[in-house]
Amino acid sequence: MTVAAYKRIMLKLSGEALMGDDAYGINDDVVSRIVSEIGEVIALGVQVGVVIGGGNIFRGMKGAAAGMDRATADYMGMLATVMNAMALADAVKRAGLSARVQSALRIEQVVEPYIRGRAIRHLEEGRIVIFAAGTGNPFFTTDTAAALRGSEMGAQIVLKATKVDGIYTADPKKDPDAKRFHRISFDEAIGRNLEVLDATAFALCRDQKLPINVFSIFKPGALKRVVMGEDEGTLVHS
Ligand SMILES: Nc1ncnc2c1ncn2[C@@H]1O[C@H](COP(=O)(O)OP(=O)(O)OP(=O)(O)O)[C@@H](O)[C@H]1O
Ligand SMILES: O=c1ccn([C@@H]2O[C@H](COP(=O)(O)O)[C@@H](O)[C@H]2O)c(=O)[nH]1
Repeated sequence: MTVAAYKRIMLKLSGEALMGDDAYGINDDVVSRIVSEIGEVIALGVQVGVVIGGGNIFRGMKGAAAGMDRATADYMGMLATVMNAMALADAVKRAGLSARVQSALRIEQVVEPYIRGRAIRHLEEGRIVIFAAGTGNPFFTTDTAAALRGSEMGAQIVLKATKVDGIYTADPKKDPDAKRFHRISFDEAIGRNLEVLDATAFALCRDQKLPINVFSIFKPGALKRVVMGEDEGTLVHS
């Protein structure tokens, strides 16, 4: 029997990656593929929480740079993540799996509010819990929401599925000579000011001794390999 390395994971999905090759929004093929990969780890008996980003629709920093009030722009960013969460939950249900969306902002006609005990119960029942609206607070990101919900849910690892295949010495999109780490400590990642995750998320995971694995959302099978404890992406450890 195949045994996963983790019983409960918190998966952070890049919002921007949901666009695929489109200029904006959510690409159905990309979402379906991600859902089928999540289905493979659910089939291993792994409990899966998901925090989804909003970069494919709106980012607060971008709104602020264009002159908007930063907090207002951040609330818009959080609402963008609710739309992504709903699209993902819909795709999960179409694939015959079970999902619940819980939002950190109250929007009860649309999705459940975030209630920790209820979220844990959903996970125990084998439902995928999709945590929407980030932390519910402006000036944060969905990376920090993944660290926070991962800690609250008692997840054994935070998995960041993103546009690059790991953590590099510098942003590989800007520096072709950047080298990928197989493993890196929290202290080194924070000390080097690596921008692949925000510093708040790194610090919270370090304090909670919650490891992080960063891997490519575009690489088929990568999620399962990480869940099986295989060498994939970059592991951030205490
Ligand atoms: N040292 C680094 N190693 C790897 N990636 C880096 C590094 N520094 C910056 N990056 C950039 O960080 C990006 C991932 O973080 P980003 O916040 O942009 O995306 P995300 O959190 O996956 O998506 P979203 O915010 O849309 O949910 C990568 O695409 C990469 O270009
Ligand atoms: O806790 C949070 C999480 C997110 N935001 C805002 O949402 C957007 C989209 O999230 P990404 O992590 O960038 O994908 C983000 O830019 C913030 O504006 C937030 O305010 N609080």
